[in-house]
Amino acid sequence: MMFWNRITQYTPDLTQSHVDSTIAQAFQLYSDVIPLNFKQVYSGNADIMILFKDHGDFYPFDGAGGVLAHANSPGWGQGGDTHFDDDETWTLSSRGVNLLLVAAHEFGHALGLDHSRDRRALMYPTYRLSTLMGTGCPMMTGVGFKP
Ligand SMILES: N[C@](CS(=O)(=O)c1ccc(Oc2ccccc2)cc1)(C(=O)NO)C(F)(F)F
Ligand SMILES: [Zn+2]
Repeated sequence: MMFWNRITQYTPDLTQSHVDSTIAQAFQLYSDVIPLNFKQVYSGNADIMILFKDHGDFYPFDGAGGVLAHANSPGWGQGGDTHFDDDETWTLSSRGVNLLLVAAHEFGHALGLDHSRDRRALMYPTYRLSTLMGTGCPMMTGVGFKP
């Protein structure tokens, strides 16, 4: 099954190429384990519309810190749409807020996953860098980096 995604607004914190590749990597975590494929499109509508914004619409963002991102559950229209709070400093490292980690979490919601109570889980509702280290979170094993 194919899901189309489109990034309509980028963050100034990273190059668009880095955002595109990180978003693709986050989707790959799911396509590696479930029979779904994800393809980025650059115009028109898509199943999962992605953007960075510094204010909310369905749920307002709150400045740096606090809420980092949110995503709609699957469904028609705005279903699956994912927003990242651009008041955060988005990075590919352990500084600021790691985009791969948060994107992987949000796409879990976009695909229908709820939060987990397991602190090691990608779907735990609190940002934890240790998840990126792959310690205890099988889904991130091999993806994370060692400081
Ligand atoms: N906005 C959230 C909390 S949040 O601080 O924005 C957030 C926290 C953690 C997130 O991903 C993540 C989870 C585990 C480890 C590292 C990163 C994503 C978003 C959230 O879980 N959004 O998906 C909530 F819980 F709905 F308030
Ligand atoms: Zn969440």
